[in-house]
Amino acid sequence: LTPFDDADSGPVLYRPDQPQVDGDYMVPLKRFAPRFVGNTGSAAGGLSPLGEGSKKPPQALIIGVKKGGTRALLEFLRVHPDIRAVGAEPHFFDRNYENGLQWYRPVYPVITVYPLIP
Ligand SMILES: Nc1ncnc2c1ncn2[C@@H]1O[C@H](COP(=O)(O)OS(=O)(=O)O)[C@@H](OP(=O)(O)O)[C@H]1O
Repeated sequence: LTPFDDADSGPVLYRPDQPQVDGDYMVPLKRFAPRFVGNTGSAAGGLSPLGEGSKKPPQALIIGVKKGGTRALLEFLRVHPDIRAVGAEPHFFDRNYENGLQWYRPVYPVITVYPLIP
């Protein structure tokens, strides 16, 4: 297990009829074009014809100093269709670490997997 494996709770289900509060942003699922983003390897996070998604611990973190351009890097990465990113910077490790994963989990971006139509 890596420090970001969230094995104790498993994936957090997300339903498109419930808007996601993602940092300072409300992010409706339809913002993203449906496409194949890879098998997440779990039943709850796998293919779903209902368009459900799941929240996963981050696979990458952006670390930077103030005014170092981290926001620009995040926005550039967000353009990629296979990347899901948080809206506002969560500042988990420097400001909210004491709040634990209970605080961090709802901040995870929603991962949605759609079948690839041949
Ligand atoms: N490519 C590139 N080249 C030069 N400068 C750049 C670049 N990308 C972002 N920026 C400037 O970085 C500043 C924002 O940094 P951060 O995203 O780290 O912001 S913050 O510290 O979290 O507020 C912010 O500077 P200011 O405009 O002076 O505030 C951005 O203009």
